[in-house]
Amino acid sequence: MSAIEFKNLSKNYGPLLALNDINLSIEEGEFFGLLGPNGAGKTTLISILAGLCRPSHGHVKVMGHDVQTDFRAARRLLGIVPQELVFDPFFNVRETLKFQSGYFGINNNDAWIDEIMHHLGLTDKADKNMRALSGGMKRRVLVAQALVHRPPVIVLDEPTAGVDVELRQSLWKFISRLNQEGHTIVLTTHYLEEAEQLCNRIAMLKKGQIVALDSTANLLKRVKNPNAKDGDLEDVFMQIMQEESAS
Ligand SMILES: Nc1ncnc2c1ncn2[C@@H]1O[C@H](COP(=O)(O)OP(=O)(O)OP(=O)(O)O)[C@@H](O)[C@H]1O
Repeated sequence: MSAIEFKNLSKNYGPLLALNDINLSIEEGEFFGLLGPNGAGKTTLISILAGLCRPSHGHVKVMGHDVQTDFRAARRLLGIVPQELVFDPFFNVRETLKFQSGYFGINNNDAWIDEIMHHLGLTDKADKNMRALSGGMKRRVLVAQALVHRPPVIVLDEPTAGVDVELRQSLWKFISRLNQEGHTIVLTTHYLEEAEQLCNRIAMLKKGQIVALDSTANLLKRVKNPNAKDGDLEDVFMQIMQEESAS
């Protein structure tokens, strides 16, 4: 069974075709990268996966559960770290995480909440009010929130945008550990060196279509520019995006 399956998925926003017949299966245990320039459709794809936005055509399944017709089961299997920082400013960090656990019907989650906070460097911020946290700290809480119900599939939409080196390193260490333990990870990022290091397979999106889908190792072999550094994903990305513009 695939962890995530997108089948004939399209999304229109009025006349704009933001996703154009996406077919993609992400297998259990993969560390999968979803790359593309601004406006390619990455967030739209994740919003449909999260049940926040309805597809115009097609369907999406999470571990076999349709995100529309079987929403509760699908949502429970997913941990989503959204791009935008949205919080209830009246809760502190621990309360935010307890509240999120309650949303999934989980009580007595303190040991796991403590462990997540420890790995994300949030322990000393546990009693701080959300509105008093810096942007980077808020992003750590977003990651923690996505993990409270121990979802087997974790989707991170640009989790390292605007965060410092220390968090990046601790975040990737923790996420890689979760991947080694069997969690499926899907990552969107504009930091291509992160995708290169972490992802075993990558899809590149442009104008709502998948223009490349391969293992990271195979993608790195595609570089044609003789002046490019050997095996640099940024060069491969630029090359694929230009080929698509030319065609
Ligand atoms: N709610 C909306 N209404 C109308 N158009 C939208 C809406 N959301 C996204 N779009 C458009 O759909 C296209 C895809 O946007 P999306 O946010 O999915 O891209 P993205 O790949 O996530 O981009 P970025 O890297 O900038 O986050 C863009 O042209 C965007 O302007």
